[in-house]
Amino acid sequence: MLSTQNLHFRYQDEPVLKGIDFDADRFSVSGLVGANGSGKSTLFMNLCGVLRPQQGAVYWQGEPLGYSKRALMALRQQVATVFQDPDQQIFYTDIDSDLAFSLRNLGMDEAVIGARIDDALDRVDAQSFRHQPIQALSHGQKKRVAIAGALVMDADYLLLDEPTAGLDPAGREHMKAIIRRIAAEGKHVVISSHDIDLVYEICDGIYVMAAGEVIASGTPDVVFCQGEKLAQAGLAQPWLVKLHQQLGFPLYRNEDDLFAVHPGAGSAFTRHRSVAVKGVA
Ligand SMILES: Nc1ncnc2c1ncn2[C@@H]1O[C@H](COP(=O)(O)OP(=O)(O)OP(=O)(O)O)[C@@H](O)[C@H]1O
Repeated sequence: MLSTQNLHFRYQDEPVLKGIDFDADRFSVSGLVGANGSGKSTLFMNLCGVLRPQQGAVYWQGEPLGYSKRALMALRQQVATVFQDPDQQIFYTDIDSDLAFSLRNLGMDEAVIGARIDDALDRVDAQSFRHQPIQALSHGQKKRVAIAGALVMDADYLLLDEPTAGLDPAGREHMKAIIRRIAAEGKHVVISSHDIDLVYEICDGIYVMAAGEVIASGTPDVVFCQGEKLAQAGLAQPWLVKLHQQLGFPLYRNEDDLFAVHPGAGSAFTRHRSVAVKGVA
């Protein structure tokens, strides 16, 4: 169990997190959304014990988190964080050595390490480029390696900071499938993202942050229909919610559901969205 209660954090004098109540077990895939500077990454760093709150607490397995080296090592075997920039996370020039590093630190048997790496690379579909040097990988491939680095730990909680940032549309779809696969294995995933359509589609719970506070939380259908709260947080509504609220469509969770019911709309929307993705419209 991973949560926070009344968590306050400031870097210097200015408070950045102001009484956050967050529960990573409340949903299977939680989405953390908020404008730049609202405190999402700072919350992630508190959740994985990199930062320590000045007031309130992170709760791990029902107890306030300890900050001894030993307590943090135990936490990080179960709470794995994948930062936005994979280059911050990958230290070796070959994938196998990079993924083995944390497992060797734990004194794990080499045969077990090999099996864990194999399995993690399967889960992020990275076997095809496994033997390429890391500097030869694309950004999206590096992101998948960084996620594999978290999966080798077999952690129950995965914190993903901007998992789709910098990915092309195919890479974004691929990342969606990987996140769904991880959640289907029973792991809790927390995603911090500006990709509001992605969060709407793949998260079953949403936390909206504004200026260091959680101003709304709940299921995506409820949270994303609260236009005023989203505006307060500086966020736009997902396009499927706009269709629902502005054009009176039923509230669909993804475009496949929409097009299954309104097949004629399919080509028009796809055309519109592909133009929008290229930034022309
Ligand atoms: N190391 C730091 N020292 C001082 N202030 C910091 C530091 N890191 C972040 N901040 C400040 O804390 C606030 C919250 O930043 P944070 O990175 O947590 O927000 P965020 O919601 O993740 O933003 P973004 O969407 O841009 O990634 C911002 O005002 C930021 O300037």
